[in-house]
Parts: sequence; C-alpha cells; structure tokens
Amino acid sequence: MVLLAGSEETRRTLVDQLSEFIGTFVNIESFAVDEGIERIISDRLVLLSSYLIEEEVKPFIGENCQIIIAKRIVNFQNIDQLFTVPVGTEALYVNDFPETVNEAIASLKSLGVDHMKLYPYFPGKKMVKEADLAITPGEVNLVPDSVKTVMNIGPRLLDITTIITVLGRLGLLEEKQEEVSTRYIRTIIQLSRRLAVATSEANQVSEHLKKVVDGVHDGILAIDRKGTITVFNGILEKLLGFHSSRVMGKNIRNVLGNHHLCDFILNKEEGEADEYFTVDYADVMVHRFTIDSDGTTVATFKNAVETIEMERKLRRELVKRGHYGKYTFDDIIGENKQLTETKTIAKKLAKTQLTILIHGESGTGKELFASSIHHASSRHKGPFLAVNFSALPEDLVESELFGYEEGAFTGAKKGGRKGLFEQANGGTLFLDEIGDISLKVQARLLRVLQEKELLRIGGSKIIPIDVRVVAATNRNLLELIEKGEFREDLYHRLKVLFLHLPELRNRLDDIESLIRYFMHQSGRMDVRLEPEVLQQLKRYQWYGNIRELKNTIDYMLAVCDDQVIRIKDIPNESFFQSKRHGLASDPVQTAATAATVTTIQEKELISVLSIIDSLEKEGQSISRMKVAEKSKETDAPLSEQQVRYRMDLLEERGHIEKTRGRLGSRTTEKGRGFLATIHC
Ligand SMILES: Nc1ncnc2c1ncn2[C@@H]1O[C@H](COP(=O)(O)OP(=O)(O)OP(=O)(O)O)[C@@H](O)[C@H]1O
Repeated sequence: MVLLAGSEETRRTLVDQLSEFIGTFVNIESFAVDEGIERIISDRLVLLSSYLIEEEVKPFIGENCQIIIAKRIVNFQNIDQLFTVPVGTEALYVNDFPETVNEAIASLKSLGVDHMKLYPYFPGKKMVKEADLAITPGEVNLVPDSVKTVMNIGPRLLDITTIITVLGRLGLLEEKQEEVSTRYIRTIIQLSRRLAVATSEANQVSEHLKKVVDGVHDGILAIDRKGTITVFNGILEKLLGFHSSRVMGKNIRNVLGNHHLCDFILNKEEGEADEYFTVDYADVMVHRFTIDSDGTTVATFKNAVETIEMERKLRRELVKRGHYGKYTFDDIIGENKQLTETKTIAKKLAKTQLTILIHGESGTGKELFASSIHHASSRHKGPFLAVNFSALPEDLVESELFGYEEGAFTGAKKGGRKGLFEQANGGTLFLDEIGDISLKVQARLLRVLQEKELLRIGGSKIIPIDVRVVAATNRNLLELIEKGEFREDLYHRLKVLFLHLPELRNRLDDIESLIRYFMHQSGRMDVRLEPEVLQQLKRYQWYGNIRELKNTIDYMLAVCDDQVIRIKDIPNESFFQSKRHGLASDPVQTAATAATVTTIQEKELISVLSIIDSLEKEGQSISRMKVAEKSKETDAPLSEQQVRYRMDLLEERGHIEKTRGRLGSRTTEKGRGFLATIHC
C-alpha cells in the first residue's frame, strides 16, 4: 500500500501508526506532498492523509488503484497537556488549512476538550484575537511570532474507522480486528492512567502547599483577577471567623464586611502596600501585593500585637548580635606611633584572662579593639557578644545581662531565658558605654565579676560563668565616681588592665591611609583625591573620630564627579560633629559646656588665637581682659567671659597653653602652625 500525506511530519506519524498494525504483513510505501512524489503509483491501495491533498496527488495516481481518504483524530497520547491549561484560557489553534483548523477545533470540543476558547489560525488568516498561547498539531512554524507559548500536540492520527477500512481492503480484518480494538482501548487506558497519576501528584502538591500555607504564622488570602477567593488559610479562618469552605470560590466583596479593607486589597494600581485594620476587635497589619503573571492578589494578615513583640525581640537581638566579633588587629589601620603602641599593648593584654577597660572618644575604635582582643585571645573559638548600654532601655539591661527564670516578672518567657553572661560562656563579653548603667546594675555586675557566678532574676540556682569582660567608655569614670554615679569598686574591677585609644585629631598622620582603606572598602579605588582635599581634611578636629571620617568619605564618594574628589565635595560645617561627647576630664568639657561649643564659630576661635599670637609677639602678657579688649578692634568683638570659653577650647585643641606665670597663656607650636595654614 502507499500512504500519501501532506507534510513530512504527518507522513512519519501515520506510517508509524500503520506499521504497528500491518507492518509485518504489508509493505507500506509513503510520500509527503511537500517533499514531492517520485513516480506514478499503479496497482496499489492508496491512503490519502486528508481530502485536502486529493487534487494535488491526482496526477500521480495511475491505473488499478483503490483510494481511501483518511479520517483523522487528535492524538490521545498528547492530549493530556491540554488539560494543564487553565479554564477559560484563550488560545489560537494553528494548522495549514482553514478546513483542518475548524475540523480540529470541532473534534476537540466533541472529545470533551472544551475548557478553553480556541480561535482558528492558518496562513493568510487575519488574527482576530491576540493570544499568548497557540496549540498546533505539528505546525509550529506557522505560529505567529507574537505568541509566547506553543503547545505542539503532534499530527492527528488515523481514526479507528479508517484503520478498519484499510484492514478490510487488505483482507486482514478478520485476523486483526481484535488487536485493533485492544490497541485502541490500551491507548485510552494509558491515557487515563497518566491522567490519574498526574491528578494524584497535583493533589499531593496541593495538600503540601495547603499545609505550608496553613503552617505560616500569618493569615493568607489570595484572590484571582475577578476577586474570587482562591486561598484562605487556617490562621485567617481564626482571625476572621469564617471557615474556608464557606468562602472559597466566593467573591471577596460578598465575604468581607469591612469595605475599607476590601478596597485596600482590590486596589491594584497602588502596587505593594501595608495598612493597619481592626478586624473583629483584632488589630491586624495587612500587606498586599499582586502577582503580575496571572493577576492574583495576595494579602497577608499579621496580628499587630505579635508583630510589635517580634520587633522588640529583633531589636534586642540586634543590640547584642549587631556587634559580632568580626574584627582582628589587622583591621586596625594606622601607622601613628601612639596607635601602634596601643596596638602592641592590646595584643599583650589579649593573651591574659583579665578584665580590660578601654577608654576613648566615640568612634575611636573601641569595639574594633575589643573584637580584635577576643580574636587574639585563647577564647577566640568561644562567642564574642557585645552589648551597648546606651542603646539598651534601662528596664531591659538586667534581664539581658543576667537572664531570668520563668515567672520572674510579667511577660517573662516560659522556661526563663539565658542572659548574655551565660550565652558568652567560654568567650568574651563586650560591655560598651559602661558609664551608662544604673547603680543597681553596677552592684549586680560587680558581684558577678567578683564571684564568677550569677543568679538569674527570680532564680535561686547559682550558675558558674567563665566569661572575659572587656568594658568600654567614652566618659570620665573618675568624675562619675566623684558625682556618686559610678561605683569605685566596680571601676577598679573593670580597670584591671587599661587601654586608651588616641583621638583621630591627635593622629592626623593616619588620615591618608584611613581614607585609602575606606575607599578600598567601598570598592572605589578608581576615585582620586585632590591634594588640597587631604590638606583640608587634616585641619578638622574630627570629634566623631574615625566613624566621622568614614561617613565623610562615604559622603564625598557619593557627591564627587568624574572620579575625582575636590574641595567642593567636602561636606559643609553642619555635617561635622562639632559637639564633644564625653571625656569629661577634658578642660573643655568642664569649662565650656558642650552646648557653648556648638555656638562658637571657627572664625572667633581663629580671631582669639591670632590676638594671643600677636600679643605674644609684642612681648605682652596675655590675659582674658586684654584679649577681649583687642577683639573689639576686630569684626568679632567678645566679652571676657566669651574669651574664656574660647581659650578653653583652643587649649583643648592644643593651640594654646595656659600657664600661671606672669605672661599668662601662650601659643603652642601647633597653634602657630595652624595660623600659618589659615594665613596662606
Ligand atoms: N584604626 C582603624 N582602622 C580602620 N577602621 C577603624 C579604625 N578605628 C575605627 N574604625 C572604624 O570606625 C568605626 C567606629 O569604630 P568603633 O565602632 O569600634 O568605635 P567605638 O569607639 O566603639 O565607637 P562608640 O563609642 O561610638 O561605640 C567602625 O566602622 C570601625 O570599623
């Protein structure tokens, strides 16, 4: 027999199908019209794949031929993929002729594939419908380019009546009819088995997802683009008081009585958003977002009380974990003599087990040193925990440090909680801003340091602890002791070993290497610094020390143009920390209060320094009265009292020295150097 098909793909598919039944009895020759028919066919049974090729093949059909025109049906083997397409999807059905397209659409419908809306498409047809999906029986190359997804269900097969006709004409019907029907039924069974497995897998996935969605702590609601509820989890059932079976598949407007909430969830224009609502006397935080690909909107509902509690917990965690010990001595940059000496001492101190007190202005690297000490110590494998007392609310300090037992106070966690001392066991605990703790906590801390054991709040069991303490402060603890705000015995306990970190203004020689280091850290080694910028930066007082320098560099990197930092990129005065924090022993802090310092203009300081310098050059004794007198001749006239504050500040900067002698104050080397830079 000879099979004549329109395309090569159809030819191959139909030959395979026929061979299964009659391959061993009959020689099947085949041609595709597309590829050309090589000869005139005579004395054969000729099967045409479709009546549409009848005219084309006529010239090749010779004498004594019997012709059968095939009836064809969608390939069951591939039909299951059509069921994965969501209900209501609009798709193109693509084939080479209008007749085959329309037949296939009708045939699919009659086979029960009627959950999609199919639009005919064939070469030369104007697209009536833009669709993202096209279905084709093997004609992928005819699908318009605008279609995103193509589903190839393969060429249609010969239907059972055609097969039976062929067998009859070949005289094989008697012998083969049982096999034909068995094969057909087997195909159907295979298909149903595949569908059953797929359905069971889908059910399992859906069960699994349901468990996940129900296991989440938040209420979850999803609606499709029409507002029909598709997900309504267990927490939401409790929160809103509806069983999901009552609301699934219903429109959200018919379920939620709260119109404001409904509007918020349905408002797609605004994109992702959060808002607080009171639902059934419960305060909830609702977060809404839309999944663009299918228009689903999801809303999560969080219980506001729990959210606040979680935030508090997170804050507490951050207070201690934000300072995990990531630094080593190699991270401490600077060649300044004072710094390198401090580093050398710190390395030696690290080897001991003793308590260390680090003193230094804010931003000088106290935490950096504490972490480096931990890493260089025998405890480096243990934890490094840090607590900053200035960031921790007073009422949390005790429970954070020493932990508590169940029922110790209202809100205490079931089973109690370990404090930082217990958690840092075997490691180092960094107590930052130690000058800020209350006398009550100081007493408790002292006991723990002395006895190396503690009692949790509300507890009666003594817990031994093995923790090395490194404390830090930017305040003058001696002064606090004098004022009765800090315990002397605790001070001595902490200050077994002592480190003072130099201020940046006293190690200006390190500015350049620090700048390079921070630029490197920010991945901006491509940026160049104009020499005047460095000179200018070296003139600042850097009350915020290295942290302030780092911030300044970040700022300049952000605003500079063409990868060059110029003078114009230096932030203006208000950016810099002009107020001194802490270090109360400093003359400035005692004489000129922090508030006063902020109001003093740099210009006035320069004026006072210039007056002192010129009086000195004239050989005159220098008193406040004289400086005030002289200031009247400048555009910054000052009272004696004002002069006093400014002289205190100049002394603190190291620009003048106040002596008791006849000559009173005098300009220092540094002061003269400073004036020289101003004047040039
Ligand atoms: N010598 C240094 N080399 C490199 N970076 C440094 C150096 N000193 C400090 N830093 C950096 O400066 C910033 C401030 O340092 P750190 O937090 O250790 O200071 P601090 O004295 O503990 O400040 P505070 O008292 O305000 O908590 C950090 O980013 C730190 O990495």
